[in-house]
Amino acid sequence: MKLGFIGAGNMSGAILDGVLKGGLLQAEQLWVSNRHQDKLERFARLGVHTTTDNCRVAREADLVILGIKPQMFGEVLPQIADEVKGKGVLSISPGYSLAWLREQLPGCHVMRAMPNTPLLVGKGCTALAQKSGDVPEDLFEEVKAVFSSAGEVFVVPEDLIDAVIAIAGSSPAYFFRMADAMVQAGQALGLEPEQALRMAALTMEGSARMLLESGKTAGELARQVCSPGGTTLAALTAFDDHHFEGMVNEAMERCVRRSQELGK
Ligand SMILES: NC(=O)C1=CN([C@@H]2O[C@H](COP(=O)(O)OP(=O)(O)OC[C@H]3O[C@@H](n4cnc5c(N)ncnc54)[C@H](OP(=O)(O)O)[C@@H]3O)[C@@H](O)[C@H]2O)C=CC1
Ligand SMILES: O=C(O)[C@@H]1CCC=N1
Repeated sequence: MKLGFIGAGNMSGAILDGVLKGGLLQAEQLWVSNRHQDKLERFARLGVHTTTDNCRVAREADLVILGIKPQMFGEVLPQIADEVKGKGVLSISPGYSLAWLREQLPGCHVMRAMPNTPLLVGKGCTALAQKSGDVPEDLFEEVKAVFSSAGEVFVVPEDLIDAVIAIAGSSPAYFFRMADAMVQAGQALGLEPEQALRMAALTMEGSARMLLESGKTAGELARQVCSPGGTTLAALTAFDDHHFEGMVNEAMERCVRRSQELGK
């Protein structure tokens, strides 16, 4: 298989690194285009084919991943529409539906996925919208393999992709904000910033492992940390006073709304 990326940004880089590190494809099977040359340099150093011509990628690749922002779809899809006929095209963008993408790219096999940046460290979480009629099974399996090379893949009905963005696509930013706030507070309490960052990150990693491996719910695990009259309960009173669950719920609702707006 030859895999192409249009747009040499964060997500293309994360997916491509995963595919290379996971040994799924070799550099000579990969093509990347970007409108500005400078972004291509890091890819060229890996031995990947690079070009500023999106049509070249569309012509060379069997499967093309659209690694551009949703605002660029209107410009890029008409450019590549003829070249991708009969091939696979994967959108990783919020908003645009499979039905809309099929209208823009007639005769090609359109798919949708929602990955996240932890792909960069082989710990990605990617949702792939269920295969729709005209997509060959082997092509769909190839897309699954691309994302499985750097994490876990969930196949979901397309109408759940917005929910996935709220819980996995965008959520690395929620955790990074939480870590940043903890590091700042840790510093104010006298810890060295590097030490505070490492402590917060290790605790996040360990807590995530417990959630995945203990068989216990998040609520149960939180209760295990709380001693009666102790420090954790004192800390969590601030979560309650500031409506923590309400804030998270509202953040996820806003995320879904924005995805819906981007598709209009
Ligand atoms: N970042 C994330 O965590 C996630 C992002 N996504 C989705 O992935 C997609 C890419 O996002 P992300 O990687 O973050 O974005 P980036 O801004 O990092 O990358 C987009 C790239 O597209 C290039 N580009 C813009 N216009 C063109 C064009 N006309 N032709 C060729 N290249 C072009 C830009 O080049 P230049 O800078 O030179 O203009 C840039 O390198 C988006 O649809 C986003 O919604 C999905 C899940 C998670
Ligand atoms: O913020 C965004 O729109 C993209 C989609 C999911 C993560 N980043």
